[in-house]
Amino acid sequence: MISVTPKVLASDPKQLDLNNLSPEQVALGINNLNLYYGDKQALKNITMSIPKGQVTAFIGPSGCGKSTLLRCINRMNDLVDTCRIEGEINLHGENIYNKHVDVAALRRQVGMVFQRPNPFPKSIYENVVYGLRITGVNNRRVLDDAVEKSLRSAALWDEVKDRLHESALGLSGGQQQRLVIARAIAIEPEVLLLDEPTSALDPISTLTIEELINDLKKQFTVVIVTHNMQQAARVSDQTAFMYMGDLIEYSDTNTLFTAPLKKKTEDYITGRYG
Ligand SMILES: Nc1ncnc2c1ncn2[C@@H]1O[C@H](COP(=O)(O)OP(=O)(O)OP(=O)(O)O)[C@@H](O)[C@H]1O
Repeated sequence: MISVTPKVLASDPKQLDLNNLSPEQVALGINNLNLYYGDKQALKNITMSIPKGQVTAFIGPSGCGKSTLLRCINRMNDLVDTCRIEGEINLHGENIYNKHVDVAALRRQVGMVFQRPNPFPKSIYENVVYGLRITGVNNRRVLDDAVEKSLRSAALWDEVKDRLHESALGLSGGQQQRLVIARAIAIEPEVLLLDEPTSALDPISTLTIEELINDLKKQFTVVIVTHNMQQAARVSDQTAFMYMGDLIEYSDTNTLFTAPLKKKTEDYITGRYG
């Protein structure tokens, strides 16, 4: 039996009514989303609203569709030839799957961090400014400011400020993951997608990233996929439990872990399967 200690919500103690969010409260509106890899349906009619400035976790057993759903939010699944998507994901009231949407621009608004830290083989500085340089920003002062601001926001500045021009590959795994987060936030996205961001890290680095996630939501909407229920309970404001492509239950994190409505959710959080 897994025991999950729900976190005490760090910043915003008031719980949102996820079924009745006002348009101003919604960062992402997912409507009737179906996704197929060839003949296999991996997401089944997912409808949910993801609130702004909060942390939303996707949990569920392996293969339930958590990463697939996350990757829909910045259209990463476009890269999979066999993938077909129906339904909508609305950002600012516009469906990101509309034909005329500029996917590169979408990915600037919706940044992503993966399971394994993937810094480029460049200096720490150049990693952080990478996204700014490709959008044509070259002013040294602007770049310097962005580096400091992003590294501070990623809780890495104090550790690297004296070696900004050294290779990012010389950093520890936990530092590399914070650097990748700094790189993602340097271009000031609205939404930050984290796909199991601590699964390759040791417990201390994991804790540092979890604390960081709590700070990041002051500036960004954060959506995280995690295998780790304790982590979801610690870092998220609301949690979505998925099972075999279905969204089974979506509610504020304390409720989901202490008083789930659905038997499947209860069985999962009490370790009966997974
Ligand atoms: N590129 C792909 N092509 C075909 N099938 C895929 C692809 N990616 C994922 N799938 C399938 O879609 C389903 C959902 O996978 P997904 O990776 O989203 O699950 P998950 O819940 O994130 O799993 P895990 O926790 O193991 O990462 C699985 O059955 C998986 O095999």
